[in-house]
Amino acid sequence: MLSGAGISKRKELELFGRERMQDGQEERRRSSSSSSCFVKPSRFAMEEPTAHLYVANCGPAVGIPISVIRDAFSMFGRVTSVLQPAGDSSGSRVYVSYVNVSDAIAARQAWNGRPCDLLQGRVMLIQHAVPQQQQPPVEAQVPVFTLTKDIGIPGLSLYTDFISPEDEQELLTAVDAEQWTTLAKRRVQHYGYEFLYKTRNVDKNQKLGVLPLSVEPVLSKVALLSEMTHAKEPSLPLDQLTVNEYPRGVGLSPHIDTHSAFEGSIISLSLAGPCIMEFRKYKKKTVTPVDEISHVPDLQEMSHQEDGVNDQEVANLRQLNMEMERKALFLPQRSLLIMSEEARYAWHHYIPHHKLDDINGQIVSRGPRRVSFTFRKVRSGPCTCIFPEQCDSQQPHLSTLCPSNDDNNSSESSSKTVPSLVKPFNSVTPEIEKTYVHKVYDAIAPHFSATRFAKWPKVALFLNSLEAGSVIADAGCGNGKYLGLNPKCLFVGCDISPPLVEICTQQGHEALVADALHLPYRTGFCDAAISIAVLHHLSNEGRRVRAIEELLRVVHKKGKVLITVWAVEQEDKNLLSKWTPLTCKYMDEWVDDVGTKFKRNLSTSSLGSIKEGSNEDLKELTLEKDLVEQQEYFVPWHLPYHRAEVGGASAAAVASGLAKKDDTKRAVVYNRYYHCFVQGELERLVSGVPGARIIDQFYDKSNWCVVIERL
Ligand SMILES: O=C(O)CCC(=O)C(=O)O
Ligand SMILES: [Fe+2]
Ligand SMILES: [Zn+2]
Repeated sequence: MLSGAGISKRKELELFGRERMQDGQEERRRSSSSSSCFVKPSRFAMEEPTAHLYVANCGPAVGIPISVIRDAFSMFGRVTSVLQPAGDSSGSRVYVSYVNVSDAIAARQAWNGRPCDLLQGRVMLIQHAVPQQQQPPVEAQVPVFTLTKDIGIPGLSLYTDFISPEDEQELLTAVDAEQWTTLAKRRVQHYGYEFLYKTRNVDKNQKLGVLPLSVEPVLSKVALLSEMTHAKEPSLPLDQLTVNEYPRGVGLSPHIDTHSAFEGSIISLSLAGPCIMEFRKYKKKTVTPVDEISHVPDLQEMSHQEDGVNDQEVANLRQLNMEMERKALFLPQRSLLIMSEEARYAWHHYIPHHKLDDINGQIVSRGPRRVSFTFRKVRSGPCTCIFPEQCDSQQPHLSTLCPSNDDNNSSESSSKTVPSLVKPFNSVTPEIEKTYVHKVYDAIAPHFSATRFAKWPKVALFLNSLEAGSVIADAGCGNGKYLGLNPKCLFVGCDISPPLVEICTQQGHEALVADALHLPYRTGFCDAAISIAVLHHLSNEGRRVRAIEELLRVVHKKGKVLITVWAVEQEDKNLLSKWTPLTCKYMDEWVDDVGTKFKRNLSTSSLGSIKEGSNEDLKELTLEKDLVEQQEYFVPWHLPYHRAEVGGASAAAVASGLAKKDDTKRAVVYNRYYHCFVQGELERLVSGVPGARIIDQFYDKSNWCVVIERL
């Protein structure tokens, strides 16, 4: 569009760019309390002063009638018109025209970026502009909100076309002019308060400043919407904004925004591209009667055989089938999502890490980028919601847990230059470990033990290097093959699997059932400790670090610890192709790939769907091998039928879907969860643990290994 001043479009854009920068700088100078303040320029902004002002964050939509605006601006001189811009769906911008340029300059100098007492204390962005043509009457421009119906989650609403493409472009231009913080997979910006990924909260004493003026039109529209819908929420004013930039294929792990951190609704505006957002509600687990469980006649009998697997255990196995209600919603570009009440407090929201989305059967490739603006209100007191199970105010221990699986977490909060920040330790064993490590080893223990006798020379070397009389802890001792290896030392073993510990004790070893994250030894009790092939079974970094901390805790000063883990860099490359790659580290994501294991009530919203058990991620992996380095795997364990008959746990395992029968191999196939380490990863984790000094590190037989000394 040509400007009224007769400059070419190109020239106008150039001016626009300069004007924006100048105003941005001016804004920053003025607002010392604000960490950053991007401004929203008018397309008609002029570098040279004119008699016309573009005034953002002011207008009928924010409760200021045109007549009041006219009166207020009249204090600087005669106002000829107050008009609303064409195509402004927000209703929160006006053009004020004076007779004299000097009056416009005075008004701008007085009120740009400052609270204006005559207009309810609003802070406006004011720029000189080209003259405007008369626009349709104000009433015609009151925004129309298009609500998507039938999402089926109480408190969840989606408004499509919430802002215009022009407004979208301006917001994107504004954020792109600001500094991004790079997380592991996406980039973020925080305004108002910084969102701290480690605690999933904000520091209320560290206010960065007010939200940028450029988002005022969005905020105004949200306020108007909330008024029109008589919403109890959102609690206004919204004072925290996180801008997330997701490249293609990147999503967000399931989480509920911390109750104690934010009150009222969570509001998210999708820009630059659409995405699928999935909502998940975990249902209380119910015990299924045993007789409904088994459908495998030839294995069915075994649940009552000699190893004491009883009905209750079978039922427990069944209980692992987490019941989860899922609904998928397609968030179009420029839509506004409002999560209130149950949707906000009780449902997890999740963006799958996919490059392709299945929208009602149609495979849609995601665009190169999605940028979301998530607005929240920082909470002042404790949360008193009616969802205590998810409420960290009402169950304070929840606040110490990281979300089960969140890449939104502190490992991401580190920029690339601070690699040692990790997720907080999660004291609750994730389901993926319970199901795909503990249960599996329990079920395969005798067979596993029978095949695990070869002692690894490097471990033997380490154990034999220790002084006679040393007390050595073997944390995750398995069948106890290293216990007693150095006869001059005293070995104490522990393992999470009772059947494996039983095998150790039957052989006269000292062994206990314990968890690698809570070793059953006094601090400084041991002279040395080993952790052989254990850490790769822990499903997040916080837990892996915690296990290292525990190993160091139990050895005294100068005590040594040997840790070995499976490497991604396997010597036998063919092996990798026999494993099932998990596209995400955590259960909530990988269940998509093995959907049959977890019977869930999946429902489809009017706009989007996810097919149960669809192998989207796997498909994508085949299509797009360059996605990310694959570190999460299911590694199969083939338990021969004749072995599976011993004990009987396999009957229940097959019945519950934990294991599968493979008649061609005449084996029951279990999957074990592995996080394979990349080169340098183990060292990185160790070096983040205080009091640890790496004295040796090496790669051997497809394992990464370190020897650490406690300082
Ligand atoms: O990208 C989005 O729309 C959601 C972001 C989100 O859930 C969050 O930052 O907590
Ligand atoms: Fe969120
Ligand atoms: Zn709550």
